[in-house]
Amino acid sequence: MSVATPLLDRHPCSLDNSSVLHGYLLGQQRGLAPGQRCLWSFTENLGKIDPLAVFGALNVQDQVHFYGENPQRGETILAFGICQSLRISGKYRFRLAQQFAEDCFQRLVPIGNAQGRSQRPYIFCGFSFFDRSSNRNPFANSFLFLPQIQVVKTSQHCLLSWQVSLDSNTDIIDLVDFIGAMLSAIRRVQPARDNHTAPMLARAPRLTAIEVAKLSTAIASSLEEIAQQRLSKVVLATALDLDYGCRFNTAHCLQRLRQQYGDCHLFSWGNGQGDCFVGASPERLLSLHNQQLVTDALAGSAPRAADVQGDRQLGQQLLHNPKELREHQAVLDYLLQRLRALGLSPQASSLKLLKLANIQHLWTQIQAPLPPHIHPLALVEQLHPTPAVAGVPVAIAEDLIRRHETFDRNLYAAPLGWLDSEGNSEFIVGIRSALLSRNRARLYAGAGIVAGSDPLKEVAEIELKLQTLWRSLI
Ligand SMILES: C=C(O[C@H]1C=CC=C(C(=O)O)[C@@H]1O)C(=O)O
Repeated sequence: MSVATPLLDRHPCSLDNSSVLHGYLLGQQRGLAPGQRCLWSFTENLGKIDPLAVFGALNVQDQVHFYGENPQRGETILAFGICQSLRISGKYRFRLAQQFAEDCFQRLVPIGNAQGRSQRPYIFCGFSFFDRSSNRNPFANSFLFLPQIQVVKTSQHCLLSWQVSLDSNTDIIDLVDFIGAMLSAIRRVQPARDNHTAPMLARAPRLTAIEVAKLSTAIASSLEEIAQQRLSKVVLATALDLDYGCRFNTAHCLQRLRQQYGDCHLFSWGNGQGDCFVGASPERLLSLHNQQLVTDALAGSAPRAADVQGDRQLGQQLLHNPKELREHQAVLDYLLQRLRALGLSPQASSLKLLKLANIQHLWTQIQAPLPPHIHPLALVEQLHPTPAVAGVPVAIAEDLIRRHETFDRNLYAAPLGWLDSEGNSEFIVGIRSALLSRNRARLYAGAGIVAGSDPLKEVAEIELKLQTLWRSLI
């Protein structure tokens, strides 16, 4: 898939030079027909700035934002402010989202900086787990935005892109002043300090006896349905609400997640009203670069041990445990089948262990070349929700989830990510996550239930997964 990008306007127009920028935008505005709106994307080099330090210094947590760290690609992304956005729900949400993205990319004119660099702007997407859910949720069912400001840091550089939407009514003086002030604030940002280490809650949170009883009942009833062969797998989750006694600082949370789970995909998704959905997800729904697709089958879990030998033993037991292997195989089979249904030829790597700070998983990586006519969002639609977070068959598992879970998943286990105009895309699955609202945190975790699952062990696994976030929150 490649969307036709308008001819690159090679005019290097520095955002730092207000009078040149003002003259340039004014000239462009004069050329607009009445009612016409144009989109430009300007690129600037930021040198060695850490996007997380920008997040903290500019208090991005209260704005609509996406923050993501990708350990495989060594890439950190911060995007905030809205240039264009779309809010949708229902079963056609992925197709409507695709139209929105194509329309934005078609209209967007990229303008490089003085060094001839231009950073492609991304469209950021947050799709809730279910295609319809209550309006009371803090996050829209499906929300896409082309950010006003995007900062992308790789090992080579840190580039900022500023998206400007212009019509004949835009006040260019105000706009240029705002850009100048923001840019100098960003350039002044100092590196973040890494000393936010003290958790306020001394003891790990536990589920209450009532919550454990509810979860055990749901697991037992799922096992009955599995025994009756209505389904072969379901992933049941719980939400744990905690009051931390003071307002969260999302940048500090991300800082600690970075220290503890640097090998995971860190993320924060903000709704602009003070709610942030944050996490350290080990699971990639898709990574798509230069028409090469990578996706992860990740399911089957065991704790880590403090000593090397004990840990290796737990890993070996996990690799040979028939119940854990069944859980994993359900995800692998589903992903391969869904990709083949799109006409792809996926290749699965050998089964491996993915060892994270507090837990280890069974992991198989799947790769496939992707023909250009398949849009990244068509892939998201095809793959979500995988049996790592829903079950097999999907519709029956979803029905069971709705009947047994007492909270709305909203963004938990949902696809979050971005796409660009060249068909590149990254989506993670929003697990090992928490919803932060003022001083309250809702932590989420789930576990796959298959024939042979032991309700007590599944509850213990969920409690272990809940630990991922609570330590990093304050
Ligand atoms: C649903 C979650 O994890 C999934 C991903 C990896 C391993 C899983 C498992 O072993 O059950 C789950 O399928 C969660 O962390 O909330």
